[in-house]
Amino acid sequence: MQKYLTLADGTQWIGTAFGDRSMTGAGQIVFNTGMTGYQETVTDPSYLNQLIAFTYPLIGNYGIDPTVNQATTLGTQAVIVHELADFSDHYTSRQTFDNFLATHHVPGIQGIDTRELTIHLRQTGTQAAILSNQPVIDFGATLAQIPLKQLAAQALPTALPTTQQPHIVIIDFGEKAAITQALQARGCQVTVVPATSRFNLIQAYHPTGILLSNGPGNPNDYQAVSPLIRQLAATYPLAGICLGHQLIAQAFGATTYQLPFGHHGLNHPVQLTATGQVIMTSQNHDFAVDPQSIQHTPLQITAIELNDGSVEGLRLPGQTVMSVQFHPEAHPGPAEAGQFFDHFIQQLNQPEVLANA
Ligand SMILES: NC(=O)CC[C@H](N)C(=O)O
Repeated sequence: MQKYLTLADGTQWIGTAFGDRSMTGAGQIVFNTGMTGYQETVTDPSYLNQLIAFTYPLIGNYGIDPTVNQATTLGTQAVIVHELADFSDHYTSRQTFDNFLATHHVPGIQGIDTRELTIHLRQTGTQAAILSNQPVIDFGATLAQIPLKQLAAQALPTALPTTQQPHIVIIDFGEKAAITQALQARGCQVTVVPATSRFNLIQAYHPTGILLSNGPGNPNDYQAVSPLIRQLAATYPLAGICLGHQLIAQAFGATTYQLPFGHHGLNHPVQLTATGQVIMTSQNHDFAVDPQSIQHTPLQITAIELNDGSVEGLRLPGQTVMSVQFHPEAHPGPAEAGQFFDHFIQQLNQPEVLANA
């Protein structure tokens, strides 16, 4: 069955359907350069309403391991690959990628030169796209007909912490499971609360620290949460990852902008300004904090992306407020940026470090 990928600029690619063959998808098209990790990528809630094109030419070859999903529902609109592996082979695999996408009602297209598509997106910039079963005649009208997805609503947790471990409350804007797991692996108890939670509710969980999660969309759409973030920062050690980082920046007066094309990959070099150390990071974002705007805030830059010089980390001197644009939880990608969690947890336990920060 043929499938049609049409971009807002009128270019069209034709390929073969996989995943949910009858479904259509529409939204912003992004390219992901990861050579592995397709399962973590398509289950990452930050890809809500985006079409993901993988530049790595063979996708699906090690199947689906149910333990590595980053969320239980898939927000991605469509998956675009060059070649879908005909069979998958790995001892942890329980399902093919094709079948997994069909189960979650996500359409796919294969047989696309995704490297040519990526060069095109790099030259023309980020834009909307449609994956359809028929050629698109009227782009705007077809786009309007394809429904947007929503993240599954999170139930409020009822249990309170029962141990002496540090207790981190994660404010959930579309959290990846790997963030909870990274904190638990470092001896923390974790409670995840919806992003709509009020300060009093968060306080009732007696947090040792707060983490603002990753999440989809434009950070400007979340400005209503800025007062809560300032209140949290004044009361608790506060960390932010990706969208959480952008929201901390906004809460303290900085602004964000849309990148010409996003950072979606596993080998983005980032330099930490304090030590000069360069780490390889997993990234998934289309927006970034404007460095000029930071000059007029109390924030300091702690990390820089070495490919394009964009801001990758912030801190608030004198307080434990720290954030990163990249993904220290990895999944997918290299784990060396996990030192961000170590640093945050260390600061929870050493308030005297704070006084000198
Ligand atoms: N992974 C994320 O949290 C992404 C943040 C934001 N949606 C962006 O695209 O920049």
